[in-house]
Amino acid sequence: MEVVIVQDAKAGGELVAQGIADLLRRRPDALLGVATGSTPLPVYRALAARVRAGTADVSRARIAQLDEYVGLPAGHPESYRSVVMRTVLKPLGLSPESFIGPDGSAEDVRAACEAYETALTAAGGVDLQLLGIGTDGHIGFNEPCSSLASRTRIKTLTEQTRADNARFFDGDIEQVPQHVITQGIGTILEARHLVLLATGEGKAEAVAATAEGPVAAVCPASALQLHPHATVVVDEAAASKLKLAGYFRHAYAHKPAWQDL
Ligand SMILES: N[C@@H]1[C@@H](O)[C@H](O)[C@@H](COP(=O)(O)O)O[C@@H]1O
Repeated sequence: MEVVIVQDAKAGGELVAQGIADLLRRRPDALLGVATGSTPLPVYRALAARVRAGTADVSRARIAQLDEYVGLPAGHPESYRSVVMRTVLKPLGLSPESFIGPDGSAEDVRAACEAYETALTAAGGVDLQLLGIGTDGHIGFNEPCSSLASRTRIKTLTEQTRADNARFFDGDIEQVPQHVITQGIGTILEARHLVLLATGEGKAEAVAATAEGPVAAVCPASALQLHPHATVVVDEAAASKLKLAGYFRHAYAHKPAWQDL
């Protein structure tokens, strides 16, 4: 696992956007796995700025969603599908045809999960999966003690996650669905490159457990240690509990020029 410590959220957004732009130069129709939440927004902004400046070409990129609330009516502004349309596809000028995601409004949730696994495989698998992290160490919506081998399935949110996400629902936890569909940890680990972005002091403990703790289902993000190409990009605040911060800085400062993100 490579841990890159950047100054702030904006610098993290620039770094990851550049990594995506470089990937798209090598593979123009790459399947990009995107995450929701506030953390990845600087990435999408920085990538859109590159598109406007003509330094990134996303025209053939394809977008895959990570997770979704169950039971919100189709088109609900806080459904993750709507959020991805609003924050990723629209600013990048991509059409809905370039998008795949689980159907959180399906009557048969189990069938929707299976259909999404099939769609991911049919699309050739995710080339780069961008991840945020929950304060409890969750990735996607894989809450603590999710199986490290799990596939796309329904999960029940912890009260902590519902409280964290209430800000998107008028601050009202009751409006935050109890259930979600999420790519499983086993599904996520199949992406060719994982990039986890974490910013702010509130994530410092989860980041330390992810990078320096044992691989344990109680911290789902620690599963990244099992992946041959995982990059964790953290700002100074999120890095504040890393014991090996000095080594991570040293390694990044001496990173060979030929090595990509
Ligand atoms: N399912 C999403 C995660 O994919 C995201 O990483 C997390 C953190 O969100 P934020 O980046 O807003 O802290 O929120 C939600 O739970």
